[in-house]
Amino acid sequence: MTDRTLTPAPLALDGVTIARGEQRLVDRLSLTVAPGEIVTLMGPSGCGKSTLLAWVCGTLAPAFAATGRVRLGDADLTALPPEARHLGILFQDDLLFPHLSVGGNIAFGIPRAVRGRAARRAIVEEALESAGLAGFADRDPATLSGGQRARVSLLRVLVSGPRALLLDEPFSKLDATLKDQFRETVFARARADGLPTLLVTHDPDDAAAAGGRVLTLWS
Ligand SMILES: Nc1ncnc2c1ncn2[C@@H]1O[C@H](COP(=O)(O)OP(=O)(O)OP(=O)(O)O)[C@@H](O)[C@H]1O
Repeated sequence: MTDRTLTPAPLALDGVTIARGEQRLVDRLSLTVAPGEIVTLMGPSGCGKSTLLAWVCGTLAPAFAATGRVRLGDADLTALPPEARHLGILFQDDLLFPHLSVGGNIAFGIPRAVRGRAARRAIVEEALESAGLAGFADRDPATLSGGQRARVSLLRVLVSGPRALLLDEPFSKLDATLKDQFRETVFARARADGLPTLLVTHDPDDAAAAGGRVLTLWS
């Protein structure tokens, strides 16, 4: 699913400052996340964690001003529109489209360059199989459990061929068992595919499971 012809590359933030008026939410942050590394971002509510991820994605709200650069390997993403950055993003809510089938939701993530119904269908089937959801393509997402919905949202991201993952509390609404399973699934994919990953969370268990560096932002 992730394009294995591309060499995994580090995600580098370089001298990032994000301000809203006089208030600096992020002040000259530099950080390099290696391929397959999961760096956890923590800090009190409102300190700017989601805002930092939005800046990395290229979706920072106009209320903010930002300086600094973001790079993936040799590629400077800073001036690119969000869709040209090839970043995979998961949020607290799974955000599945209710009017599309499970397969339709996953196919939505497949790049337009992949042509033909059969080719797109094969990618969807392979993705579903890899996540223990074989045979789910024609299901209505409303009929899925929370854990199944979470996996479908992950698959939609993975079929897009992301070069890095940005995770904004994607585990926080799942109950304990599902949370452990889904977290392991996401982390295993990040490591196996060599995706540099930034995880925003309030849960120290997430940070422990990520097992890497923890960066704390203060308000
Ligand atoms: N679109 C926006 N326009 C103006 N201000 C915003 C916008 N989005 C967020 N903010 C403000 O920016 C600050 C940082 O918000 P952000 O959501 O990044 O915090 P956070 O650390 O992710 O918080 P939480 O842990 O509660 O999700 C907050 O004061 C918030 O109210």
